[in-house]
Amino acid sequence: MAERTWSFSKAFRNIFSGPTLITDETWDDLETALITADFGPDVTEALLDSLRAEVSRLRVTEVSELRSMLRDAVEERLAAYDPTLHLSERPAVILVVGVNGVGKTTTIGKFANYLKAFDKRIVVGAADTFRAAAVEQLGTWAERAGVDIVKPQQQGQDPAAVAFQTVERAIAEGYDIAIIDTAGRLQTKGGLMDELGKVRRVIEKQAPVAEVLLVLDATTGQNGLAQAEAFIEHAGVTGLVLTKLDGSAKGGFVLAVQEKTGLPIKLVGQGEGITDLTGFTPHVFAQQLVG
Ligand SMILES: Nc1nc2c(ncn2[C@@H]2O[C@H](COP(=O)(O)OP(=O)(O)OP(=O)(O)O)[C@@H](O)[C@H]2O)c(=O)[nH]1
Repeated sequence: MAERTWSFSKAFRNIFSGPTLITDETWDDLETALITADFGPDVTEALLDSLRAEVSRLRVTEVSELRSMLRDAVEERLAAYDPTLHLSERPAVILVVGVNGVGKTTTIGKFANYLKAFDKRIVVGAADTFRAAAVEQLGTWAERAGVDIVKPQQQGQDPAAVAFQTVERAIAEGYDIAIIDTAGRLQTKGGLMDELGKVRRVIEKQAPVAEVLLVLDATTGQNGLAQAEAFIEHAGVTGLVLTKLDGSAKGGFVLAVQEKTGLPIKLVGQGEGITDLTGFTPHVFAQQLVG
């Protein structure tokens, strides 16, 4: 994968390419950069407090040293959550949930393609029957990724029935992984959560749910997180997927989101192409964020 740097790291580049000695201004600029990058007030304060303490304890004077201390601190905090995907069951059933437009369908296409590289046989289920276009879009992605798909038999079919049929087929035909797309929007939040609950219950009649991945659009940062609150409370989420990190000025959200939700980031999307999805590696991310 080509190396990517988020526009946010420019804020840091300015600080780190300025004067070489740490001054009051360095700390002010660092605070502004962290807030601008959407680390959020709590993480920003915690990072600044620990860096100040360490700088004074170790009598650090150079900005370049502060930079590597920041990189290490970010990496350490990112690494506090386990990004491992648990896909050892056969079939491993993955539910993909999230507000509409965040990139669920695109993520499923990329994820199916990514898993195929590990010689997995994959079937996807179009349980977002609320929008006809969503089924078609998933069909296009399944074709691109070269995986099979279970579609509703008619428009508006019960999403739980599609989920059931997907898992039934996965078991009958010996697939390794079933990935199920779900709706992002219903008239009411309660209705959506009831629907997801039902999808889950019918799946569990046949196989356990291995992962419930909540997709979040990184460009919406903390706002997007507020919109996804109901999923976190009611959908039994096991991991996060952050999409649209390419060109996002909100790279700090990567850290804030884990600490706010207590959930690990398991995948990140960095573009609209089929190969633009990767696992989450704290070391690489800290490097990309801080530079
Ligand atoms: N730049 C960029 N765009 C992305 C990424 N992931 C998804 N998108 C784009 O985001 C838009 C929405 O993606 P979808 O996959 O349709 O989102 P969804 O959550 O399935 O939406 P609904 O089906 O309406 O619920 C599309 O235009 C995608 O190309 C990403 O990582 N980077």
